[in-house]
Amino acid sequence: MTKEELYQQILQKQSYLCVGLDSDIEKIPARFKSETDPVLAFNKYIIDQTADFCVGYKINTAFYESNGAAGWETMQKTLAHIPQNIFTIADAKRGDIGNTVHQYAKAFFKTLDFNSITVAPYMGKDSVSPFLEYAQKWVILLALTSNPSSQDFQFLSINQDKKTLFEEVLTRSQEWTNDEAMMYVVGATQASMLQKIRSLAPKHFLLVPGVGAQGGSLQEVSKYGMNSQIGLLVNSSRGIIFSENPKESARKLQQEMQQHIEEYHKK
Ligand SMILES: O=C(O)c1cc(=O)[nH]c(=O)n1[C@@H]1O[C@H](COP(=O)(O)O)[C@@H](O)[C@H]1O
Repeated sequence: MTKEELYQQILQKQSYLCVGLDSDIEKIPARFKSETDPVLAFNKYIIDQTADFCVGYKINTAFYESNGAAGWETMQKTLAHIPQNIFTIADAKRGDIGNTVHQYAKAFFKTLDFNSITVAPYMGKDSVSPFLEYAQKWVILLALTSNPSSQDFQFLSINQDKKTLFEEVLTRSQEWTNDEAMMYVVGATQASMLQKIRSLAPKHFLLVPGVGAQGGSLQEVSKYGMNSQIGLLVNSSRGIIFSENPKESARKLQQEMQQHIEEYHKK
Protein backbone atom coordinates (compact mmCIF):
# COMPACT_ATOMS: atom_id res chain seq x y z
CA MET A 1 0.00 0.00 0.00
CA THR A 2 1.35 3.46 -0.89
CA LYS A 3 1.41 6.47 1.41
CA GLU A 4 -1.18 8.22 -0.73
CA GLU A 5 -3.49 5.18 -0.59
CA LEU A 6 -3.17 5.08 3.19
CA TYR A 7 -3.91 8.80 3.41
CA GLN A 8 -7.00 8.39 1.22
CA GLN A 9 -8.24 5.55 3.45
CA ILE A 10 -7.82 7.78 6.48
CA LEU A 11 -9.78 10.60 4.86
CA GLN A 12 -12.52 8.25 3.70
CA LYS A 13 -12.98 6.62 7.09
CA GLN A 14 -12.12 9.75 9.10
CA SER A 15 -9.99 7.48 11.21
CA TYR A 16 -6.31 6.82 11.81
CA LEU A 17 -7.04 3.94 14.14
CA CYS A 18 -5.01 0.75 14.08
CA VAL A 19 -6.50 -2.16 15.99
CA GLY A 20 -3.92 -4.35 17.68
CA LEU A 21 -4.65 -8.06 17.51
CA ASP A 22 -2.73 -8.95 20.67
CA SER A 23 -5.03 -11.92 21.01
CA ASP A 24 -3.87 -13.56 24.21
CA ILE A 25 -5.62 -16.94 24.39
CA GLU A 26 -5.89 -16.59 28.17
CA LYS A 27 -7.94 -13.42 27.79
CA ILE A 28 -10.33 -14.14 24.94
CA PRO A 29 -13.99 -14.64 25.92
CA ALA A 30 -15.03 -18.16 26.94
CA ARG A 31 -17.47 -18.53 24.03
CA PHE A 32 -14.56 -18.80 21.56
CA LYS A 33 -12.76 -21.51 23.50
CA SER A 34 -14.77 -24.38 22.00
CA GLU A 35 -13.77 -23.38 18.42
CA THR A 36 -11.13 -25.44 16.58
CA ASP A 37 -8.92 -22.34 16.47
CA PRO A 38 -10.19 -20.05 19.25
CA VAL A 39 -7.81 -17.18 18.47
CA LEU A 40 -8.74 -17.21 14.78
CA ALA A 41 -12.45 -17.20 15.60
CA PHE A 42 -11.90 -14.32 18.02
CA ASN A 43 -9.81 -12.37 15.49
CA LYS A 44 -12.44 -12.81 12.78
CA TYR A 45 -15.06 -11.50 15.19
CA ILE A 46 -12.89 -8.49 16.13
CA ILE A 47 -12.11 -7.72 12.47
CA ASP A 48 -15.78 -7.93 11.48
CA GLN A 49 -16.75 -5.65 14.37
CA THR A 50 -14.05 -3.01 13.84
CA ALA A 51 -13.17 -2.90 10.11
CA ASP A 52 -15.46 0.09 9.42
CA PHE A 53 -13.69 2.20 12.02
CA CYS A 54 -10.00 1.49 11.47
CA VAL A 55 -7.41 1.76 8.72
CA GLY A 56 -4.90 -0.73 10.11
CA TYR A 57 -4.50 -4.00 11.96
CA LYS A 58 -1.35 -4.76 13.89
CA ILE A 59 -0.64 -8.40 14.55
CA ASN A 60 1.82 -8.70 17.39
CA THR A 61 3.58 -11.93 16.41
CA ALA A 62 4.44 -12.85 20.01
CA PHE A 63 0.83 -13.80 20.67
CA TYR A 64 0.97 -16.28 17.75
CA GLU A 65 4.57 -17.52 17.92
CA SER A 66 3.91 -18.58 21.51
CA ASN A 67 1.56 -21.23 20.09
CA GLY A 68 4.18 -22.70 17.72
CA ALA A 69 3.31 -23.84 14.20
CA ALA A 70 -0.43 -23.56 14.90
CA GLY A 71 0.10 -19.92 15.85
CA TRP A 72 1.70 -19.17 12.49
CA GLU A 73 -1.29 -20.71 10.77
CA THR A 74 -3.62 -18.55 12.88
CA MET A 75 -1.63 -15.49 11.87
CA GLN A 76 -1.83 -16.43 8.19
CA LYS A 77 -5.59 -17.05 8.32
CA THR A 78 -6.16 -13.86 10.30
CA LEU A 79 -4.29 -11.90 7.66
CA ALA A 80 -6.46 -13.46 4.95
CA HIS A 81 -9.59 -12.23 6.75
CA ILE A 82 -8.48 -8.58 6.81
CA PRO A 83 -10.09 -6.52 4.00
CA GLN A 84 -7.65 -5.64 1.17
CA ASN A 85 -7.75 -1.87 1.67
CA ILE A 86 -6.71 -2.06 5.34
CA PHE A 87 -3.03 -1.63 6.20
CA THR A 88 -1.41 -4.60 7.93
CA ILE A 89 1.48 -4.52 10.36
CA ALA A 90 3.58 -7.47 11.47
CA ASP A 91 4.65 -6.28 14.88
CA ALA A 92 7.68 -8.53 15.03
CA LYS A 93 10.41 -6.03 16.01
CA ARG A 94 13.04 -7.84 13.96
CA GLY A 95 16.63 -6.86 13.16
CA ASP A 96 19.77 -8.90 12.46
CA ILE A 97 22.70 -9.13 10.06
CA GLY A 98 21.71 -8.56 6.45
CA ASN A 99 21.89 -12.21 5.42
CA THR A 100 19.38 -13.13 8.11
CA VAL A 101 17.13 -10.14 7.54
CA HIS A 102 16.59 -11.27 3.94
CA GLN A 103 14.84 -14.29 5.45
CA TYR A 104 12.75 -12.16 7.82
CA ALA A 105 11.75 -9.97 4.88
CA LYS A 106 10.74 -13.04 2.88
CA ALA A 107 8.81 -14.45 5.86
CA PHE A 108 6.74 -11.34 6.51
CA PHE A 109 6.50 -9.71 3.06
CA LYS A 110 6.36 -12.72 0.71
CA THR A 111 5.24 -15.79 2.63
CA LEU A 112 2.80 -13.83 4.80
CA ASP A 113 2.27 -10.70 2.63
CA PHE A 114 2.04 -8.10 5.40
CA ASN A 115 2.21 -4.45 4.28
CA SER A 116 4.76 -3.59 6.94
CA ILE A 117 6.93 -4.82 9.77
CA THR A 118 8.24 -3.22 12.96
CA VAL A 119 12.05 -3.25 13.04
CA ALA A 120 14.61 -2.50 15.76
CA PRO A 121 17.26 0.01 14.61
CA TYR A 122 20.06 -1.06 16.95
CA MET A 123 22.09 -2.99 14.36
CA GLY A 124 22.05 -0.15 11.83
CA LYS A 125 21.52 0.30 8.11
CA ASP A 126 22.52 -3.13 6.78
CA SER A 127 20.09 -4.77 9.21
CA VAL A 128 17.20 -2.74 7.80
CA SER A 129 18.04 -2.48 4.08
CA PRO A 130 16.84 -5.97 3.03
CA PHE A 131 13.32 -5.03 4.11
CA LEU A 132 13.52 -1.96 1.88
CA GLU A 133 14.08 -4.04 -1.26
CA TYR A 134 10.37 -4.89 -1.39
CA ALA A 135 8.25 -2.41 -3.36
CA GLN A 136 5.24 -0.94 -1.56
CA LYS A 137 6.21 -2.54 1.73
CA TRP A 138 7.06 -0.56 4.83
CA VAL A 139 9.62 -0.64 7.60
CA ILE A 140 8.30 0.78 10.85
CA LEU A 141 11.43 1.62 12.80
CA LEU A 142 11.39 1.85 16.59
CA ALA A 143 12.28 5.45 17.43
CA LEU A 144 10.90 6.32 20.84
CA THR A 145 9.00 3.55 22.59
CA SER A 146 6.15 3.76 25.08
CA ASN A 147 7.63 1.72 27.92
CA PRO A 148 9.19 3.28 31.07
CA SER A 149 12.59 1.74 30.29
CA SER A 150 12.76 3.67 27.01
CA GLN A 151 14.84 5.99 29.24
CA ASP A 152 17.64 3.42 29.47
CA PHE A 153 19.07 4.01 25.98
CA GLN A 154 16.78 6.13 23.84
CA PHE A 155 17.25 9.36 25.82
CA LEU A 156 21.02 9.05 26.20
CA SER A 157 22.95 12.04 24.86
CA ILE A 158 25.27 10.97 22.10
CA ASN A 159 27.24 14.20 21.55
CA GLN A 160 28.06 17.57 23.10
CA ASP A 161 24.91 19.14 21.63
CA LYS A 162 22.94 16.72 23.78
CA LYS A 163 21.45 15.01 20.76
CA THR A 164 19.71 11.91 22.01
CA LEU A 165 19.93 8.41 20.60
CA PHE A 166 16.31 8.38 19.41
CA GLU A 167 16.89 11.67 17.58
CA GLU A 168 19.87 10.12 15.83
CA VAL A 169 17.73 7.13 14.83
CA LEU A 170 15.21 9.52 13.30
CA THR A 171 17.76 11.56 11.36
CA ARG A 172 20.26 8.89 10.31
CA SER A 173 17.63 6.43 9.09
CA GLN A 174 16.27 9.06 6.71
CA GLU A 175 19.48 8.57 4.71
CA TRP A 176 18.43 4.96 4.05
CA THR A 177 15.10 5.56 2.35
CA ASN A 178 12.21 8.01 2.26
CA ASP A 179 8.80 8.58 3.81
CA GLU A 180 7.18 6.30 1.21
CA ALA A 181 8.84 3.24 2.71
CA MET A 182 9.55 4.06 6.33
CA MET A 183 7.47 4.98 9.35
CA TYR A 184 8.54 5.42 12.95
CA VAL A 185 7.19 4.00 16.19
CA VAL A 186 6.60 6.71 18.78
CA GLY A 187 4.83 5.73 21.99
CA ALA A 188 1.70 7.69 22.89
CA THR A 189 3.17 8.06 26.37
CA GLN A 190 5.89 10.22 24.75
CA ALA A 191 3.49 12.87 23.40
CA SER A 192 5.58 15.65 24.97
CA MET A 193 8.36 14.75 22.52
CA LEU A 194 6.18 14.87 19.42
CA GLN A 195 6.96 18.48 18.48
CA LYS A 196 10.65 17.65 18.53
CA ILE A 197 10.00 14.47 16.54
CA ARG A 198 7.95 16.35 13.95
CA SER A 199 10.76 18.88 13.54
CA LEU A 200 13.06 15.97 12.64
CA ALA A 201 10.61 13.88 10.62
CA PRO A 202 7.85 16.20 9.38
CA LYS A 203 6.49 13.97 6.62
CA HIS A 204 6.74 10.44 7.94
CA PHE A 205 3.86 8.40 9.22
CA LEU A 206 4.17 7.57 12.90
CA LEU A 207 2.81 4.38 14.42
CA VAL A 208 1.70 5.43 17.88
CA PRO A 209 0.91 2.64 20.34
CA GLY A 210 0.13 3.29 23.98
CA VAL A 211 -3.31 4.90 24.07
CA GLY A 212 -5.84 3.02 26.18
CA ALA A 213 -4.22 0.44 28.43
CA GLN A 214 -0.90 2.32 28.70
CA GLY A 215 -2.53 5.70 29.36
CA GLY A 216 -1.34 7.82 26.41
CA SER A 217 -3.53 10.75 25.34
CA LEU A 218 -5.10 10.62 21.87
CA GLN A 219 -5.75 14.34 21.99
CA GLU A 220 -2.11 15.22 22.71
CA VAL A 221 -0.82 12.79 20.10
CA SER A 222 -3.18 14.23 17.50
CA LYS A 223 -2.41 17.84 18.36
CA TYR A 224 1.36 17.51 18.17
CA GLY A 225 1.74 14.59 15.78
CA MET A 226 -0.63 15.28 12.91
CA ASN A 227 0.85 16.51 9.63
CA SER A 228 -0.53 17.47 6.22
CA GLN A 229 -1.31 13.83 5.36
CA ILE A 230 -2.47 13.08 8.92
CA GLY A 231 0.73 11.07 9.37
CA LEU A 232 -0.53 9.03 12.30
CA LEU A 233 -1.60 5.46 12.87
CA VAL A 234 -2.70 5.27 16.48
CA ASN A 235 -2.84 1.74 17.83
CA SER A 236 -5.03 0.38 20.56
CA SER A 237 -4.93 -3.33 21.36
CA ARG A 238 -6.29 -4.43 24.76
CA GLY A 239 -8.45 -1.29 25.06
CA ILE A 240 -10.48 -2.48 22.07
CA ILE A 241 -10.23 -6.24 21.70
CA PHE A 242 -10.83 -7.06 25.36
CA SER A 243 -13.43 -4.37 25.99
CA GLU A 244 -17.03 -5.34 26.60
CA ASN A 245 -18.06 -4.05 23.17
CA PRO A 246 -15.16 -3.91 20.69
CA LYS A 247 -17.31 -2.34 18.00
CA GLU A 248 -18.33 0.56 20.23
CA SER A 249 -14.80 0.98 21.58
CA ALA A 250 -13.45 1.27 18.03
CA ARG A 251 -16.31 3.57 17.00
CA LYS A 252 -15.65 5.82 19.99
CA LEU A 253 -11.99 6.22 19.07
CA GLN A 254 -12.91 6.84 15.42
CA GLN A 255 -15.35 9.56 16.44
CA GLU A 256 -12.71 11.21 18.60
CA MET A 257 -10.29 11.00 15.68
CA GLN A 258 -12.81 12.62 13.36
CA GLN A 259 -12.96 15.59 15.72
CA HIS A 260 -9.17 15.78 15.89
CA ILE A 261 -8.94 15.68 12.09
CA GLU A 262 -11.34 18.64 11.92
CA GLU A 263 -9.31 20.54 14.51
CA TYR A 264 -5.70 19.71 13.72
CA HIS A 265 -5.45 18.61 10.09
CA LYS A 266 -3.86 21.45 8.17
CA LYS A 267 -3.44 20.56 4.51
O1 LIG B 1 5.90 -1.48 18.19
C1 LIG B 1 4.86 -1.47 18.88
O2 LIG B 1 3.79 -1.70 18.37
C2 LIG B 1 4.96 -1.02 20.27
C3 LIG B 1 5.95 -0.11 20.55
C4 LIG B 1 5.94 0.56 21.79
O3 LIG B 1 6.75 1.44 22.04
N1 LIG B 1 4.97 0.24 22.70
C5 LIG B 1 4.02 -0.70 22.45
O4 LIG B 1 3.16 -0.90 23.31
N2 LIG B 1 4.03 -1.39 21.26
C6 LIG B 1 3.04 -2.45 20.99
O5 LIG B 1 1.76 -1.86 20.90
C7 LIG B 1 0.77 -2.68 21.52
C8 LIG B 1 0.15 -1.94 22.69
O6 LIG B 1 -0.92 -2.66 23.22
P1 LIG B 1 -2.00 -2.02 24.23
O7 LIG B 1 -1.23 -1.35 25.31
O8 LIG B 1 -2.78 -3.19 24.69
O9 LIG B 1 -2.81 -1.04 23.42
C9 LIG B 1 1.50 -3.97 21.90
O10 LIG B 1 1.39 -4.89 20.82
C10 LIG B 1 2.93 -3.56 22.07
O11 LIG B 1 3.84 -4.60 21.81
